[in-house]
Amino acid sequence: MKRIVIALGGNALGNTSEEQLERVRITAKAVVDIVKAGYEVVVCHGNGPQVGMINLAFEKGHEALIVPEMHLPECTAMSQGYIGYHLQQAIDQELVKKQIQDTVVITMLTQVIVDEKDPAFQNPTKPIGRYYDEAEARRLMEETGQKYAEDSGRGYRRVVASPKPVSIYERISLNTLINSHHVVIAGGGGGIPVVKEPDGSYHGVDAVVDKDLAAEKLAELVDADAFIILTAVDKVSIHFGKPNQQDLSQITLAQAEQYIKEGHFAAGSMLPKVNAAMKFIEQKKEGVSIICSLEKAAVALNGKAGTRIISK
Ligand SMILES: Nc1ncnc2c1ncn2[C@@H]1O[C@H](COP(=O)(O)OP(=O)(O)O)[C@@H](O)[C@H]1O
Ligand SMILES: NC(=O)OP(=O)(O)O
Repeated sequence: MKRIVIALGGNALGNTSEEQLERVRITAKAVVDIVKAGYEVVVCHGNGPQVGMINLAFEKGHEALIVPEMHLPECTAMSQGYIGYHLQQAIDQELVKKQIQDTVVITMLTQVIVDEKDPAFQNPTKPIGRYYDEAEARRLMEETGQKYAEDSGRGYRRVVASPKPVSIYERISLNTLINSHHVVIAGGGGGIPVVKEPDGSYHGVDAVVDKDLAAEKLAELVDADAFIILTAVDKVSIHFGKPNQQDLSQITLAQAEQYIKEGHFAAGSMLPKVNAAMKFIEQKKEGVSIICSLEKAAVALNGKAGTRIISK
């Protein structure tokens, strides 16, 4: 059986609990279509809006002296439960509807191991939470000492440290579950970032890991045959959003490097996806690495949609 890791972008989840319940039904269809196509599936979802929302809710509650402070690793852990619960139910319902038996969906609380010396800790770049206008962002920066930055032309968001994933603590358990044909939701929100102590134990650190990079790390660790990043656009483009936009069906690693140098992929949005898709192919040359829209996932696996990243 072939094995795939699916990275789910923000449009797979929506922003509120109600929106999320609505969106995960559509997401579940895409996931189960891939199960039906004969793949063992690992799903890795984002949490940018959700982890920011949870963190902000606790911050406001703490200011009002009604709840304790809640740090980012705990907020990511909560987001894994909140999103995993909705996704797990929706995928299960879709499996029942499509009469796929003996497949259990499970959400695995996942810790991603990062390097405490990662320079990303000194340079916050990961956007989380809601969008603000520039004036609001400036006021919040002064009032809270938090960092805010423009996010790919969509407004200002809080930015936090985003170290690179080095490994996944639960990698062996994860493989056991996939081997027994579970659909596993893992690495949610990029995983809960942890660092190793000298005594061999782990503790959480204040950061949010990029889910596309964490999903790629998962794909390596479960020896996936395919890695697919589902987002809001059908294909990766050059000259994105300009009159001469050109959608790409296939790019080699060398072409991707060149397009990155030419600045075609926005730093907070498409660039980490292209980097993750490239990294997968660099370590598994005969693997399949695709970026496409949620709706076209199954078709893209048949080579009829999306952008495929190939070694050469
Ligand atoms: N070169 C590009 N080609 C296609 N989309 C791009 C490009 N540069 C930026 N984008 C934008 O990046 C978005 C995907 O990033 P983002 O919304 O952050 O991802 P996610 O789906 O993980 O939330 C696309 O929907 C598109 O608006
Ligand atoms: N953790 C993470 O990368 O989330 P988003 O994809 O929602 O930004």
